[in-house]
Amino acid sequence: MEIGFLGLGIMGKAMSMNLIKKGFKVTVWNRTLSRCDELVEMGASVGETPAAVVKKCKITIAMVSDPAAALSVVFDKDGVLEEISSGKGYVDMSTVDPETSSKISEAITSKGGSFVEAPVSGSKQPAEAALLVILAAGDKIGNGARMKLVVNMIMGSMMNAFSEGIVLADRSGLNPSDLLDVLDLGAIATPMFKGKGPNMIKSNFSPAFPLKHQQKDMRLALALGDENAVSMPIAAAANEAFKKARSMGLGDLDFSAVHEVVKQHKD
Ligand SMILES: NC(=O)C1=CN([C@@H]2O[C@H](COP(=O)(O)OP(=O)(O)OC[C@H]3O[C@@H](n4cnc5c(N)ncnc54)[C@H](OP(=O)(O)O)[C@@H]3O)[C@@H](O)[C@H]2O)C=CC1
Ligand SMILES: O=CCCC(=O)O
Repeated sequence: MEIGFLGLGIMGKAMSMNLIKKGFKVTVWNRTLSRCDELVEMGASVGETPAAVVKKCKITIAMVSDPAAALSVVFDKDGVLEEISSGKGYVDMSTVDPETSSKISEAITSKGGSFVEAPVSGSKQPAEAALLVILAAGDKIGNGARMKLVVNMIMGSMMNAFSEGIVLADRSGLNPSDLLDVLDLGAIATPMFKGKGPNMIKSNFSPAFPLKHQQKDMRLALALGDENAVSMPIAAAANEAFKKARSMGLGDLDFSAVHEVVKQHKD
């Protein structure tokens, strides 16, 4: 079966490579077309536009940066909507808000196509290893997006607390590496602390999950909180730190680069 893939960033590249490795015929498109080259070397075909990909493929998957991008690939000229029809499926795996998912779902289904929202938990390495957790809510469009935003809101808040802990350990005379060891033995051990901690201590923020996307997720989660009258002061403070990091030019680094903001705060 021919599968289409739109968006070859950190995640889309790894995910589409896995489809090729599993034997699917894959047609790719990326806004910056040169990013298709590596996939072509592996055997993928290139579609000139999202519409051209959908025309050729029974199922098309999208993995793009944010709600604006997710809407653009569907609704803009040469977009998905121009070629979607009965018998074709569209799967959006980007992290967006429930309203964006609903808008896309309505447009796709009104043309006879099928739509699944399927955001993912897991980052660059799980994507490369085909170990992503897929949050697909079937007909309950919006629930996949909601779940994803709640999870990432918790993750962003945890990252800030973790960073504060590393700075506190350091400035109070402890070895931050010892903190990582102790955390890993106890009730709050998590793959995120274990995976990101050593690099944070070395100020290595090579991107797995770009900070600008984490801030987008905090923003969308806070909007979900607004709609539901849920007070989220911890998430709001974490969002401010991610915004500050973006203003410092750290948006393309890993989201753990918020550590630079936390380190900056001194008496
Ligand atoms: N990285 C991670 O750990 C995870 C990311 N996610 C989510 O997955 C999605 C992709 O993330 P990731 O791969 O890391 O991001 P990247 O920044 O690496 O890639 C973003 C992709 O979106 C494309 N894009 C951006 N704007 C537009 C637009 N207006 N029209 C069309 N395409 C556009 C980019 O194209 P171009 O190359 O032209 O810029 C690129 O292909 C995001 O929603 C993110 O929140 C979810 C789980 C984990
Ligand atoms: O959206 C990004 C999630 C990153 C992760 O789950 O590790």
